[in-house]
Amino acid sequence: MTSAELRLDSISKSYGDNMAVRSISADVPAGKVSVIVGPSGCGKSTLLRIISGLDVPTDGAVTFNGERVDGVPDGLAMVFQDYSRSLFPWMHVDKNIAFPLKKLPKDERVRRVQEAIDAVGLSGKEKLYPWQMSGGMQQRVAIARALASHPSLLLMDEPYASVDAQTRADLEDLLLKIQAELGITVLVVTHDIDESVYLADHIIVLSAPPSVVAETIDVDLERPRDQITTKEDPRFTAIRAHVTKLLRRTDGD
Ligand SMILES: Nc1ncnc2c1ncn2[C@@H]1O[C@H](COP(=O)(O)OP(=O)(O)OP(=O)(O)O)[C@@H](O)[C@H]1O
Repeated sequence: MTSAELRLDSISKSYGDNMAVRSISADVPAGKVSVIVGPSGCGKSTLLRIISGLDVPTDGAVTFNGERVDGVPDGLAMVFQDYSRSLFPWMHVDKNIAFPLKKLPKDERVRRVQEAIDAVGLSGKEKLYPWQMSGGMQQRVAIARALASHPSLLLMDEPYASVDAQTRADLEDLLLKIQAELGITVLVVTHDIDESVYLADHIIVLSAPPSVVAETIDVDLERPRDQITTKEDPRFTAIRAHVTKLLRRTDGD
């Protein structure tokens, strides 16, 4: 898998009189984990829809590997918060993962499905239905499906908001492990400040709407990260406090 660079250039988006985001410029560097964090309603999902070519900006442009995005670009995969709506309940795990790969020859399809299942730690679960699995396992299936398409950019919209705290920590570590192994570019949207600092190489903090980039923060914590030692690191707590203050300020508190 290759990685891709993404660039947002002065993106604005209005819905009628409601300006959701205003002149957002940001770089999402290749082979890194970038995280967008911001208060509720600040336009995080709107931005992801624009990046993925599912919506168009009112102003500005998105470029993906130097090419302007004007439809769903090749090489992009997306994982949503609500795994129960993104998986097909009547298909086994392996069929769910294979679904977007229909155009590939069967051998290649089987190989990619197995590789993705192994990457997310679901070997042996191929013939389960999603509804026979826990929420965390279902989200692993959704991640495997995204990986099986060999994306150069993985977009994740609040991917762990629907699972319990321990599963969330496990899935955060799974994402970091996969990203380190494959070197893909990852862009995660979250409203969870701890998660943003833990995952990110850099954080794009958005303000309240009409949202602008309040600050971009480089996170220079070593990898591999660890749920205990990384979160005890004074640099982690300092960045977390800084992001918290920025979000309070942008909330008007
Ligand atoms: N399709 C749409 N039509 C009209 N307004 C919309 C549409 N999508 C989003 N909006 C508006 O744009 C603003 C940003 O919404 P968006 O869902 O992108 O924010 P968000 O940061 O992802 O929110 P949350 O964290 O609560 O999920 C909100 O005011 C929302 O009402």
